[in-house]
Amino acid sequence: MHDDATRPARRGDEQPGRRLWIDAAAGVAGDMLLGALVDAGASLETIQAGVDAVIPGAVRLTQTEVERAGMRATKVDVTSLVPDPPHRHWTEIRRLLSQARLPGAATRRATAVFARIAEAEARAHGVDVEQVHFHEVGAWDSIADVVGVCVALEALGVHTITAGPVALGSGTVRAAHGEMPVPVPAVLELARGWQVRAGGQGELATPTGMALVVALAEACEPLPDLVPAAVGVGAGTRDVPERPNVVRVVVGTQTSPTERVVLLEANVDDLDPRLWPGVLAGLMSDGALDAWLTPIVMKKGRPAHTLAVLAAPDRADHLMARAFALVPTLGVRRSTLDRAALERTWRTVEVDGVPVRVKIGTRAGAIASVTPEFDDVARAARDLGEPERSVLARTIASADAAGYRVGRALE
Ligand SMILES: O=C([S-])c1cc(C(=O)S)c[n+]([C@@H]2O[C@H](COP(=O)(O)O)[C@@H](O)[C@H]2O)c1
Ligand code: NI
Repeated sequence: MHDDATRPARRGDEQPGRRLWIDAAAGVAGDMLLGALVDAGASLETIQAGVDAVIPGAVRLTQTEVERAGMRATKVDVTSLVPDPPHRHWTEIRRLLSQARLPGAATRRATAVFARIAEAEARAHGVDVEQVHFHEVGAWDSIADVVGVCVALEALGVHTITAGPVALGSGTVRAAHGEMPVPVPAVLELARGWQVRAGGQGELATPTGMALVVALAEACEPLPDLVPAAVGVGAGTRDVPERPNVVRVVVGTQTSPTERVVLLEANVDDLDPRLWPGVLAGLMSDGALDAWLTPIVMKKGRPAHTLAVLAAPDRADHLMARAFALVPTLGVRRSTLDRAALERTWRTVEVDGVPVRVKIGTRAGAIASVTPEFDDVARAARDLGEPERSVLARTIASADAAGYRVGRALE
């Protein structure tokens, strides 16, 4: 059960940093995203130092300004300085990353990207993930792209990442595996659960580019509300006249400190009503941030309920599966929302010597709400032999006397 009193700090509880939104509507590759982040202001020198920490002396990064279908963009090129083996094991890349000292979240993020590629490769080729070896995806330039992007995110102070739908392309491509259909198998595996755009000429999304998007971005969404601070345009290798072959990024600050949450909803008219309390309790114990019912009237005048479940993005898939298991529904709607949440802390006050916890919500250090924990109030009422109503009022008075009052600073 998720107990707010003991809940660990989540990402949304921290001070908001800068947000990054990735526009991959024309496709995405590792070097394109790296170019876009350099164009947005990340220093190539800092990125080179990060890459050197993982693969010392293996590559040199250079940046040039280019045009793609009339649009200015930054192209980052990775030149290998030493020979590359024909393939490299995922376990070796994991070791290289774990031994390097990269800033902030860069090691965690880069490892997550390669872990996603490894899972996709394992599924595409039907091998165990620990046995996966990469061909082009494990080459120096892909390692440089992934590490470079993750170091650039640190340099830009990026905290939260989201991205739009990804264009995949069509046709065929020749790689170490031979001639493959586009989207290539690894890209399609990586694209599971992400919104994609079919069509377009050639290979518009590569495995490295797709993995960077799905592993680093919390959600697929249109450009979110933010105050843009920097915009970056990163060029792909080809220049085709009808479509700028670029990835764009927008770096900005959020207008209010919010966290990303997923809302799952289903209309249900045929569940035995005695089962609903168990359904809500089951979803909460499986990690829902909240779960509730709204009475509705459905088609044909049928009384029914909308089941709503609020979930952290990384729990949403699991909770959707639980919702399908717990209620007889043919579909669950899913949407992504921004939630502004007060910072929460707990204090204990006493009512006639009986402890009662009080949940205190603060905004910018000032108390914005003071709420007695009702389970504690009910227990204290039983212990004291008093009505809950009076214990509730006395708890609020005790909290007030202790200085827990709306508008005051929390000490
Ligand atoms: O390197 C590997 S294992 C690899 C797997 C696949 C599959 O879809 S399976 C595809 N490719 C092709 O290699 C090039 C380079 O990809 P980057 O992500 O490194 O830019 C690209 O054409 C892929 O389709 C490689
Ligand atoms: Ni492959």
